[in-house]
Amino acid sequence: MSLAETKRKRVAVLGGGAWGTALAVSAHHGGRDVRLWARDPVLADEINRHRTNRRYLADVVLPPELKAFASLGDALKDASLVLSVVPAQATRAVLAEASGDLPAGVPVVLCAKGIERETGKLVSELAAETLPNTPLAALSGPSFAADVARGLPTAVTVASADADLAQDLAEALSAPAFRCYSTDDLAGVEAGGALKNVLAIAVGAAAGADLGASARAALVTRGFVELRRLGVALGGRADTLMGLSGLGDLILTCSSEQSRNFTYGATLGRGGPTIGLKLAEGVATASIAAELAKRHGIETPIIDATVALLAGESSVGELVGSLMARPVKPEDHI
Ligand SMILES: NC(=O)C1=CN([C@@H]2O[C@H](COP(=O)(O)OP(=O)(O)OC[C@H]3O[C@@H](n4cnc5c(N)ncnc54)[C@H](OP(=O)(O)O)[C@@H]3O)[C@@H](O)[C@H]2O)C=CC1
Ligand SMILES: O=C(CO)COP(=O)(O)O
Repeated sequence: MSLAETKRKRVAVLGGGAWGTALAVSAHHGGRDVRLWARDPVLADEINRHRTNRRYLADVVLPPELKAFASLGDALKDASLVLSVVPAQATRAVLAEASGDLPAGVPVVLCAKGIERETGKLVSELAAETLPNTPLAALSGPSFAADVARGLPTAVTVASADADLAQDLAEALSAPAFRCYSTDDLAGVEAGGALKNVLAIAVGAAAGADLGASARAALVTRGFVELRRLGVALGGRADTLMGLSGLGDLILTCSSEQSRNFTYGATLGRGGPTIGLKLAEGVATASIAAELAKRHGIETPIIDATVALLAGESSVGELVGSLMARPVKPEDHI
């Protein structure tokens, strides 16, 4: 048994949604003893009795060893590693609630992809305020929950300002079909994951409005320039944003209807109602991303257009018209 295996045996996964459940399954396949927290006792009970999470991850049979708990204290008992997998906007409250039961010194890996709407903080920044003495990391990259839960090969990045901790956690969370890389660029990994969701809404809207494959490629490419510029302004490194949690996740999310952000955009692009659609983190992140870009003096026309679309201020046609009418200029990539 490797050091990482012995050190990080008991994993608590906070969040019984699609991604929490998928990561719990993967950690189980990686040899961990996993406890999953789902705040709804009905869901926790269903997972334990029927070995399925019909609400969030239908069609996946969960391993019998995977136990769900509706009590945070029970889920966190004896944990040597914690994954926080609730939506970005809920993370502060959940970590505050968990703080009393969190064993001292146990690292928390933040798995949400977003920026806190009220504060403009990355998830690790808000977590550092809530859990000032807890070692923090983030996990992000191109990874659909359904793929990971089915054991399809997937690669992600685990980031922590402490490079040794990032490597330790990457080893602990890797599983036969789940390859984790490590980096010390926490801000870069988080910014990449958060911003790709906003751009996926834009690309989805273009697809929904039948603007064609050429428009889609242009939006992904120019959208990536915005992601990289803003990601660097938020403290990330440009090379990190070229990696799995940046370009890699942008490619995935902008090319598949499996993505909830893409689907949200496509629905808007078709002029359909968005009420009742699944969680699309880019909806909450879009306006604060545009605001942060403004504060840093960075031009983000595609993110700004996405904000206008989400606010119902402009149609896809009008936004494309204004993007196309921007002044002709050299193709800057930096
Ligand atoms: N799904 C995916 O493929 C991937 C998702 N992610 C990221 O993971 C994060 C979670 O996404 P995902 O699991 O898919 O989302 P889901 O919508 O599938 O599940 C969200 C989960 O969070 C819980 N939750 C929501 N609000 C709160 C709250 N205020 N307090 C406590 N629990 C809450 C929900 O509980 P309840 O049912 O009780 O409301 C539910 O268990 C997002 O940031 C997403 O971007 C990252 C990579 C892949
Ligand atoms: O983050 C994801 C894939 O890496 C999941 O994307 P959606 O949240 O758009 O479904």
